[in-house]
Amino acid sequence: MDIFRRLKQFYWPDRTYLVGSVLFLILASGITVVYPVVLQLTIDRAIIHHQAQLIPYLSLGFILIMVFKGISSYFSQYWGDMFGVSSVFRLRQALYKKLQYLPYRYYDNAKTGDLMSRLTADVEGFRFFLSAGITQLINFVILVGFSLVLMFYYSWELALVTLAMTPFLCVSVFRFDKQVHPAFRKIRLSLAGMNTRVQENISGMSTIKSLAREKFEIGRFAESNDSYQDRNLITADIWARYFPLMELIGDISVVILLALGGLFVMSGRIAPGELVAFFSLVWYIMDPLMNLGFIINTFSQSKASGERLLQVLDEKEDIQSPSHPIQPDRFTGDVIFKDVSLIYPNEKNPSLQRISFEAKPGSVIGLMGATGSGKSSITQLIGRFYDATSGQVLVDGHSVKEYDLQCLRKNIGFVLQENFLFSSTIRDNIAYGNPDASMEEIILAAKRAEADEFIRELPDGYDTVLGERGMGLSGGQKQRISIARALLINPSILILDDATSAVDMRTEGLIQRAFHELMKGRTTFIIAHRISSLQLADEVLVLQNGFIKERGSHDELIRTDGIYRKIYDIQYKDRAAIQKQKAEEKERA
Ligand SMILES: Nc1ncnc2c1ncn2[C@@H]1O[C@H](COP(=O)(O)OP(=O)(O)OP(=O)(O)O)[C@@H](O)[C@H]1O
Repeated sequence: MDIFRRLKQFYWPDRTYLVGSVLFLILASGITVVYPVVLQLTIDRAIIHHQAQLIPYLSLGFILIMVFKGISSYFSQYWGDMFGVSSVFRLRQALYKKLQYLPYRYYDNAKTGDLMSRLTADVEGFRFFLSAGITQLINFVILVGFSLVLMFYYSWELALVTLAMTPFLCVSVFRFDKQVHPAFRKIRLSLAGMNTRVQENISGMSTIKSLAREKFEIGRFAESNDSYQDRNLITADIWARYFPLMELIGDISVVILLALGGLFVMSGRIAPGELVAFFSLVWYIMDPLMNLGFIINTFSQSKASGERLLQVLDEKEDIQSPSHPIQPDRFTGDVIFKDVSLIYPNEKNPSLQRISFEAKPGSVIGLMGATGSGKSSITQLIGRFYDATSGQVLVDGHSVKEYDLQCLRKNIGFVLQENFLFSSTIRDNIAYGNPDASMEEIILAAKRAEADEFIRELPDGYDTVLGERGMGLSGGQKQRISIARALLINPSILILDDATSAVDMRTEGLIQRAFHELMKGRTTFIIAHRISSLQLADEVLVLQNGFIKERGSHDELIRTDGIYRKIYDIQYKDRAAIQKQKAEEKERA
């Protein structure tokens, strides 16, 4: 019950619907129990005593009662659904909001398919219990309660015999629940695993195709599919075993009652109509008891789903704005790292160690180093995607932890190697960080980012709808759209992942021009592998295993005999060799 108590904030505001639904349910169940009474009166008063004139009245009364029952059932069902639907609307919104504010740390390990299945299948599992399960449970109590009262009224001996049979049924029902709950939990896990597989498959389709791993992927999916099938079959087996058993217990009690009830009628202790009514009432107890398995089933499913939803909702949002944040309109862009070290959550080794530097407003800092040396980690700390383990990261003289998080991040522009483009129009993608931008501003940003020309050549220009992950555009084109996007938010601090190695010379030139346009008047951090991108940097930090190994301007670093100089030699030797080769080819031609 703890799960339901903890999720109360989502369904409690809609309790009026539940109350309405339950009131009409009481009415509908009450009317259901009147049916055997009408039957008894028809047999004992009208049929046995040959009072045919009573039959039309009894029939009319019966029809009226049933119409009334129909109306009550309608409201009970509709309001029950309203209760479930509006509760999970709130729940879904809360989950989605939570996903937006969960820290990067969470997404390092989260699986998209699993999250998707929590937001859809698990929310639906929870809704089903709210919409139908609760009312069915109440229906059970009411129907069994009303029926027992009437049974005792007709014959307390037969009522006691009926009651004596129920423990057998209850034991089976509870044993059923014990087995079915873990089975449902496994089904949910299996479904989430299968969703993850499908999602990863679609996202990684280009890698799969380029490595010709389709068959392997089909095999892997078959494993997930198999496991999902097996778990469903195990659950079906539990159902199939328990339900006939429960029905058998019901049938045995009916046979015993028939024998005993028959004797009672023959001895005149009860009227024949009362026995007939009694038999209808027995099923009003047996049916709900058997149905209890189904109710417990929906309850178990929703409990398993609720657990998985709470796992997301309970996740700590450890990177948040402080209670009294600083919210400047604009930063000047002074960035200082003071003795900063970083150990990522769940990691043992530090990724950054004792990093100190200052980036003056408008300056350019180059970050260089082997893969995994800590370049991106530095930029992650400026935007507070992670918090430093020790030391301080200051922007305009204040720790990044003192700023309103949104304000801080809005003042930092990121142009990364892999920029995500949404499956909407190019115009919307450029204006994503500044949705109020006018069309003129969007076009101007695109022009400055060297993107306007190719956008106009697309079939619908700025209204061209991009596929998922920006499909249909080249890497260089995607990057220029991201540059236009960054230009439009007009950030004070810029982080550029200089990934121009994969593009041709003309595109590289265009991107470099766009970068220079973007960098004007902003403090810029360039992550670069090529010396050519760092020549203009005021200071280059050369990282190795999380430490700053070398630092200085391009000219200073070239003069020292270190890593930078070695990379310079390699890159420029290659370039010199290529230039020499080209010159020779030209001469020969
Ligand atoms: N989210 C994370 N969780 C745990 N460890 C991480 C995370 N991000 C990076 N690391 C680790 O921190 C170290 C530095 O990584 P970082 O991404 O900063 O390097 P990098 O120099 O930018 O590399 P690259 O050039 O390949 O992008 C690496 O050992 C990496 O495995």
